[in-house]
Amino acid sequence: MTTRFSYTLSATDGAARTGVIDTPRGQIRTPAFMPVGTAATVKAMLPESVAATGADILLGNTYHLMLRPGAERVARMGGLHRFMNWDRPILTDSGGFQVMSLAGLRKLTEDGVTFSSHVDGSKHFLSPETSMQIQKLLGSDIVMCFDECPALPATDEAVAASMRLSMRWAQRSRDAFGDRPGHALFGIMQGGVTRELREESAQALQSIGFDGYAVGGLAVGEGQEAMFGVLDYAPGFLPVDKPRYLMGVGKPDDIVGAVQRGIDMMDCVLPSRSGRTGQAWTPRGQVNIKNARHQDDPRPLDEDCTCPCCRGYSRAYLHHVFRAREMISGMLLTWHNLHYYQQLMAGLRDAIAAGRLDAFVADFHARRAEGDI
Ligand SMILES: CNc1nc2cc3nc(NC)[nH]c3cc2c(=O)[nH]1
Ligand SMILES: [Zn+2]
Repeated sequence: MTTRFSYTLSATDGAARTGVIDTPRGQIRTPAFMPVGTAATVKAMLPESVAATGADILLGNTYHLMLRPGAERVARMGGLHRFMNWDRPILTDSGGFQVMSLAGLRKLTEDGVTFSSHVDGSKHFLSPETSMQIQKLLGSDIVMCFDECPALPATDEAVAASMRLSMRWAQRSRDAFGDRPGHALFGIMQGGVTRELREESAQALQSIGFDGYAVGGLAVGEGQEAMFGVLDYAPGFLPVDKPRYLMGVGKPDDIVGAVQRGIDMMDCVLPSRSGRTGQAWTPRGQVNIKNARHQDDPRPLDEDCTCPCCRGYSRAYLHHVFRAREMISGMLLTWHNLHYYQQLMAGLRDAIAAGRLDAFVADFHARRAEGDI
């Protein structure tokens, strides 16, 4: 067991990397996918089920937890790990992104963001300092800088100004974080889709110094082509010996493309959220279980899948319980989707370690039919 946070790069294949992040709460095998546990729960999953899918780390949302049940209450209950019965690593975001997308009535100044809760309308203030304090109360292992993710479309000037604000906030986050052995602080690169701004942001972050670096400001509607265009160069601006985290990504093919371009960590609500809306992800493409053509199909979602959903239930059953709005529907599809995502990550890690990523990616794309399967 280690008391420190450290990243060990074990193999590369082109720009792709595989390695291990060691933390006091256990190892994170990279490339890693982090299920999203927004309000101290990965929706429709028990923590032990999330662990059974192969997840080494999950994500918690500062915005949601500060509003309900409150970071102080979580701290009084022993911290987020104890509170939600997850003893492996947790990464918490810093709240800013969700303020912009969820809260009402916001005021953004150099100092921070004032907003009203979407839960009860109460007033709150987030800044680098308060975000660091909240994430410390939650007790997460990996803390994210407080940043601003500009909404698209945005002018180059607006993106530049926003990025430079985020860099000043990164310095304040670093100063407020202090010295917390065994805990990591990740910086977040901004700069939109402009190479020079991305490079400026990467240099600013490195001059401050972080335990890992996120690529922010993507997966905000720019589309896969534009996102990959940034990922063709942005990870290369970051240190080789630190983890790179792409925030909010994504669909399976987004993940494969991001890993090919040097990304080590990702998070996305897609596998869990789409599981609740009847959408299953498989190596051959997507199954929309509400489609009537599944109602007499005795086959599992995926014949080759070893998850409890595919081992125990037919598409006919899954169609029925989805239509009947039974809770087991979201449970089974979420479990399957998270299992599939972790299988994909394991396949990527093994392929990179064996120097056969190109063959893996070719097979990944060759097996996927278009549309509902
Ligand atoms: C916590 N800071 C922070 N979170 C983010 C979360 C995201 N989630 C997406 N797509 C779902 N894009 C994101 C960008 C950022 C970003 O630029 N900054
Ligand atoms: Zn399955």
